[in-house]
Amino acid sequence: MMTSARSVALDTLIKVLNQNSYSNIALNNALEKSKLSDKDKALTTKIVYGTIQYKIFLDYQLKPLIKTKLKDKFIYPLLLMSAYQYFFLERIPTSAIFDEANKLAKNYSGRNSGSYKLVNGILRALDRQGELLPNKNNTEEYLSIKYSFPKWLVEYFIDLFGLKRAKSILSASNIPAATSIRITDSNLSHSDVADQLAKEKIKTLPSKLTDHNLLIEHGNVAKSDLFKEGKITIQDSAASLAVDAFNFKGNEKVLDACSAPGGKTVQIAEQLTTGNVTASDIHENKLALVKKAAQRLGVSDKVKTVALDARKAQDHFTSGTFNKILVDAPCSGLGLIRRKPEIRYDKKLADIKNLSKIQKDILNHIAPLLAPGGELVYSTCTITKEEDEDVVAAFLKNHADFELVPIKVGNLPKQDFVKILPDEFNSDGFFIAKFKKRG
Ligand SMILES: C[S@@+](CC[C@H](N)C(=O)[O-])C[C@H]1O[C@@H](n2cnc3c(N)ncnc32)[C@H](O)[C@@H]1O
Repeated sequence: MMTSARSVALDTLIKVLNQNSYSNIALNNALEKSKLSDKDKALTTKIVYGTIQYKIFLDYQLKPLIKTKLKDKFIYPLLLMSAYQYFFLERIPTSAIFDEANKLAKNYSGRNSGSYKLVNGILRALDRQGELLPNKNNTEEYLSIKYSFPKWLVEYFIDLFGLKRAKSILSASNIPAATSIRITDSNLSHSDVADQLAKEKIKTLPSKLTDHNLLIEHGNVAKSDLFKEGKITIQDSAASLAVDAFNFKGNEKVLDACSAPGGKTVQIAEQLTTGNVTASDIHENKLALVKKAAQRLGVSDKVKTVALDARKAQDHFTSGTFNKILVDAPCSGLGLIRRKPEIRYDKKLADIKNLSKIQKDILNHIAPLLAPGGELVYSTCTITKEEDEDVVAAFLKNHADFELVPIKVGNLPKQDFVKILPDEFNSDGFFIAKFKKRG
């Protein structure tokens, strides 16, 4: 069978939707194996992520049209991705979308199978039906379908942020994230980097949040000279603020207690002269990524790695060992939906409550390892109260020897803690709080 952008997209979606593979891993594997042009790879990526992102919306459109059991396993993923293109990729003519779907159906089922006719019939009916949405008065249901978020999450956002802000967050979470880079070489200015990348036909925009990040508008930055030389790295602008919250002297002993894949470990190491950073993570296999990041950016001599459950850190280190500790905690990741669309389907309210408990446990066990006068930064890439503000409140309640220290980072005003929602700065949603241990 001829490989095309859409056949690779369909193969990937079959793996993700029918076999529960992770979309980024399944897609990367499929793209690597394919011989598609960069343009076709971009189309495949758009179709795969777009179909997953809008699955609740697309299910709603297809439901009234499917009246028989779909026997062939490829049919539903094919209908979903065709419906995605029909509703969201306005530049592709409907006839082209349907022709391509018919070709794929023939290839996957054989010309004589009823599956081909079924796909053709359902797509024609979809064209006649047009877009369906629930009644607007049924607010949660309407927003759930329109933005393709589970209803409980819509309700949760409305409870937490109010209706207007919830809508804005839902909408922003569906806008694909531009790649963000951070300048790691302090001798390079924003415009130096923008100019050098422009020479390699990579277009950038300044980040509104920090002076050391740029957003990539166009081009593959991972292939640029600056990236290969380790002078820039890929890191979200909001995420980069967690390390900025520390006041480094350069000689500190630092613990990065949840470190993989190492984005913040290397950022810490860049700030150190005679100091060093111990990068730990519960998953030993992920520490290879931390080592690789440190090597690429030339800071390996300042980074030690150790596999460790942060809740057992006291078995490994004596009290007061570290001057600074970062807990970039495991979390529900609801600030990352722009980049990982399926997070919205994977998480349940029970997960949020469970993660909140893990986060509190990690902080409780880590706290004694900080030396008096030392700084502890707690961060998450989520926006739930249970994992952000509630964790901070619980920590302060249980640790009279710690105080919350206001943070002044990036282009933000000084504040008690930083909570960035995904609709503000073209960045991930992110939370940062800083504590000082009384000395
Ligand atoms: C948000 S990620 C960290 C991202 C990383 N700081 C960076 O900037 O690249 C959270 C990490 O915590 C790790 N983790 C989960 N539970 C942990 C635990 N109990 N102790 C230590 N690490 C844990 C996960 O394996 C994951 O790599």
